[in-house]
Amino acid sequence: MRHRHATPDDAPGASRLAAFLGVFRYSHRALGLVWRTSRRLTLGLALCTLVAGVLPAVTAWVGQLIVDAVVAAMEQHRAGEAELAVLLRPTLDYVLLEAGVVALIALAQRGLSAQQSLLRALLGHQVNVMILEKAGTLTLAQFEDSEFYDKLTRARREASTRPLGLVNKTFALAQNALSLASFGVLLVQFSPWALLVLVIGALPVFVSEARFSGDAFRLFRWRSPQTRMQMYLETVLAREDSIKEVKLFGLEPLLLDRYRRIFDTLYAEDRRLTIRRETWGFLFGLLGTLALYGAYAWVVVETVAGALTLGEMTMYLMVFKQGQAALSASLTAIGGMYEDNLYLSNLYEYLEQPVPEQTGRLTAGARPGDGIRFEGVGFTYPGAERPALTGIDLHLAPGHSLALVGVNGSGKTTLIKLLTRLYDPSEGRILLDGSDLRDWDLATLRRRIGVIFQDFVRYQLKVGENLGAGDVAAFEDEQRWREAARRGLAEDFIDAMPGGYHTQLGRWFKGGQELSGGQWQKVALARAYMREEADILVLDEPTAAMDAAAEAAVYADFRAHARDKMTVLISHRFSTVRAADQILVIDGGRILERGDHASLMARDGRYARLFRLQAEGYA
Ligand SMILES: Nc1ncnc2c1ncn2[C@@H]1O[C@H](COP(=O)(O)OP(=O)(O)OP(=O)(O)O)[C@@H](O)[C@H]1O
Repeated sequence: MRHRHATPDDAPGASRLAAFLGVFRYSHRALGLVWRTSRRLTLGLALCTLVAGVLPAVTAWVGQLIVDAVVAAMEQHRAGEAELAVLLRPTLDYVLLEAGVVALIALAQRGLSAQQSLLRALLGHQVNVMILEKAGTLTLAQFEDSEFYDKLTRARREASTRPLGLVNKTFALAQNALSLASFGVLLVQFSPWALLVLVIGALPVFVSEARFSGDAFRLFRWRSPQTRMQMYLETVLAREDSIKEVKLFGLEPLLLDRYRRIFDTLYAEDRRLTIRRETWGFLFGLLGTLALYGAYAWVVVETVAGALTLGEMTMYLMVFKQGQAALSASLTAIGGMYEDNLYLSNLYEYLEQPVPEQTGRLTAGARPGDGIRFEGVGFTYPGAERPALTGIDLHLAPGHSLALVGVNGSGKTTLIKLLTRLYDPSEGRILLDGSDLRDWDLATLRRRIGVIFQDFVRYQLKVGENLGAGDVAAFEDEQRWREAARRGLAEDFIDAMPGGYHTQLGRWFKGGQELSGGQWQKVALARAYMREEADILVLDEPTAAMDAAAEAAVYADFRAHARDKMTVLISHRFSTVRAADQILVIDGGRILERGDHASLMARDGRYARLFRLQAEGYA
């Protein structure tokens, strides 16, 4: 259950306090965040906090005035000094004053809760936007790193509510501290010792609160892989894209059982912690109560002995009661702040995740027209033992086509990921127009590449927007949608849809239409054609789900339009591959054979064997 964060438990002796205070380091950042979210609301909160903090002491003080005035009036009335109505006047004025003060407190408290709920909405949104903006700057490798993914999940799950929680508690603490200070002013007149007794009585609860909050946090961090598995199982069991298979294979009971078992483990830990936390909280709380009633008895004794007036006694008793309540509220707030800070450390850990700096600025290469070159390129996935690619050399000039063939897992898609700079090579270099990809401005580079991956995204948006996604500048350009759809062979079925290009796709939203696998592929192909500026077209098995006629048409069009472009094609269908100028047979991350169809057939190696195998299959 260890983790990298300094907590009170990790620190040796003297630095324990420093470590403990260290966990409050995010408080000012949370405050800054709230302040930037809405200055007006933050100021409003501060004002209401001030009013709600000071006024309780005023009510206690007015309470004293009332009782003393009543006692005085009773004595005067008994002595027949004045009319009852006249005698009652000051008392009733005080009662009126008290009512006014109480009304003001109620107003301040309403103001607090109203402003808090507005801030909660604004802040939740703000933090989510920050999380998503950051996600946009991260690399693919970071997303594929499970530990990093945990950070993201934790940040999203908890942290959007925590900053306001922290600020609310900070304000609650300030409010209660103000009340306490004002009670203190009243109480010190009775005895400074009384004040001390109350504070000492409440300290143990605080210490145990802080301790258990730390435990809860460690538990939360430690179990995040399990929580992630739970979330994943929820998705598999309740999402339309997986439910088909889950049903047919009858996986529900098995997955649900796994889901339950994770819950049971987590629940058992929670239960243990909750019981310990509440038991110790109760025991230490008793100490505080004892201190309060000790002081209570003391005040009663002093009153009977004649050292205090009845009014003063009423006031002190109220001060004790409210003071104790304010004290334990402050302590709970501090305990909660400790917890919120720990959770917030998650958020900032995620937000501060270093992003590799993009230093490339080139918008044109050193040798324009040279095309793509791989020089001794090797690549190993982070954490993988064996390289996915080794010693790849190739040259693809404008106007030429390259096809990659190889068994599953041989490294074809990886090569595309390197070409599109989703990853950088671990060895060697990749040049475009004579300049290293790493020196290119990333946006310029990406504009030059149109790519469809095997696992292209099926956006649950309008069908037109699904095409527009290929070129953000033309995201809503209906004319361009139509052109791209024509080239991707998607035109016919889109025209036949009820809302044409404005038909909603997918099942997530009302009225959404589902497409067939091949239709989706045509949409993805059309999306790649949206990239007008692209002179490098990469198709990773783009037609696997299409019927034979569609596939033939796609390639005829593709060849016609790609005359001056560089094209890279991955396919397991040799009938498609054979037309490429250059064919690379990849095996275990290395180039096994290369050449055009005729030379590879003449060589009579792996390519020729596989080609004949497929040809026999069709015969
Ligand atoms: N994100 C990743 N992290 C770690 N290893 C990966 C990752 N993606 C792929 N690999 C591994 O790298 C190797 C090459 O995978 P790649 O996806 O490039 O194969 P492919 O030739 O495109 O296969 P297919 O024909 O099945 O699409 C495989 O052994 C695979 O397990």
